[in-house]
Amino acid sequence: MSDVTAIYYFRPRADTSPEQAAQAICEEETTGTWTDISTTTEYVRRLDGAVESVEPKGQGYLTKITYPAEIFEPGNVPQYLSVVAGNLFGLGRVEAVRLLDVEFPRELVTFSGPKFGIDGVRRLVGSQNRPHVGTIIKPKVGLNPTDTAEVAYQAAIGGVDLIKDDETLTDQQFCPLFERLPAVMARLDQAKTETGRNVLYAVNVTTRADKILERAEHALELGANMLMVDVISAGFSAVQALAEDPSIKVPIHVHRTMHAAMTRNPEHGIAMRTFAKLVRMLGGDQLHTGSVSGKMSHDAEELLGDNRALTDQCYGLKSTFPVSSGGLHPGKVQTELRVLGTDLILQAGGGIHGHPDGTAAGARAMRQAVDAFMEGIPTVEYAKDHYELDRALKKWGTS
Ligand SMILES: O=C(COP(=O)(O)O)[C@H](O)[C@H](O)COP(=O)(O)O
Ligand SMILES: [Mg+2]
Repeated sequence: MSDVTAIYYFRPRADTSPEQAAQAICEEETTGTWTDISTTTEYVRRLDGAVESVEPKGQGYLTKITYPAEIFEPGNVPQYLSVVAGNLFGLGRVEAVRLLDVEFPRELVTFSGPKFGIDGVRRLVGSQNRPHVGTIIKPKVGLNPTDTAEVAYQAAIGGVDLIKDDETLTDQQFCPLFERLPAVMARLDQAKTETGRNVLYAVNVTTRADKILERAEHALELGANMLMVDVISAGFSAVQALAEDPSIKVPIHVHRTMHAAMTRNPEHGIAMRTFAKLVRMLGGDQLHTGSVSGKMSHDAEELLGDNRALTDQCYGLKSTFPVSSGGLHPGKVQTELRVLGTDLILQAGGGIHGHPDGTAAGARAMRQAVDAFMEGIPTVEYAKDHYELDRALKKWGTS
């Protein structure tokens, strides 16, 4: 079996050389500890890791470490994470350390990946190569099932491809999931009769580990055509449990709320790349990776690489649809598409429901902004004969 390769950025403690610090990481995550031990044996030594390189980068260093594949239990992602992203973050000999990327050999990618992927989701919606437009129902909590369904209907007739619950909406008393879901699906059926378009609704089934499959299956019985899960708060196993169960025959939309506690600090934590690779391996059909111009902070180059991790060749796994979201509105569409390409879901909450003429007009404005890009026309130019887009640009501008 080939090794697992991990790349870290780190800053050593003042009394520690970069080589010693990298070696400390490698030993902690393989066969060593902080001192020599009498219990090690010759046959254990084959499981030692190796520091392949240490080179200066910014205020610190980059190191490439290889871990023997044999120390990983195939298929056990929590265990994979305990090795490549485990105790090392607390080591005193490093002041800061960030896992930038990881490569798993084929033998450890024992997963079937997305059931639908980009092409499968496109087939459900009936799109060719244009970006999809999605919306998050806002306000994120508080609406009752009937009003939630009305907002979904307005977004659907306005032209969105995807409607989703927000990450904090699950099954609270003010909007029980099993009342909200049939109400939304009924209004989406009505929209389909009127427009002929199939719109997906990602209902948030995030809950405790031992209940999530049951909740998802109940949602499918009630007509759900997509499921959503908060992968960091629920855990990677939640995506796997849904994706690998044969009863789950709809795409899975993966939200990454809480990720920034680990991904945001450029010196310490876990970069989004590893999460993106794991979500794809485990079967997420769509994943939030961030936006170029939105309300959350991002490094554009990192983001491009994260999206490539979802779409580049990976042991024959289907691609995961990247989701650009957070503070988007029609005036930002051109920038997002120019940088990130058109295999993208553009998602707007406030940027649709905050339109001066309401949700349906907001959805139309987003679709018009996408059409403008696809036709190679500047947004401001296109707005001259597209009323909803013009109204949106007057409210939010183009940056
Ligand atoms: O509800 C929203 C955005 O709402 P709005 O469009 O009103 O800002 C999402 O939770 C964020 O996009 C998450 O961030 P990320 O996509 O970076 O994970
Ligand atoms: Mg949200």
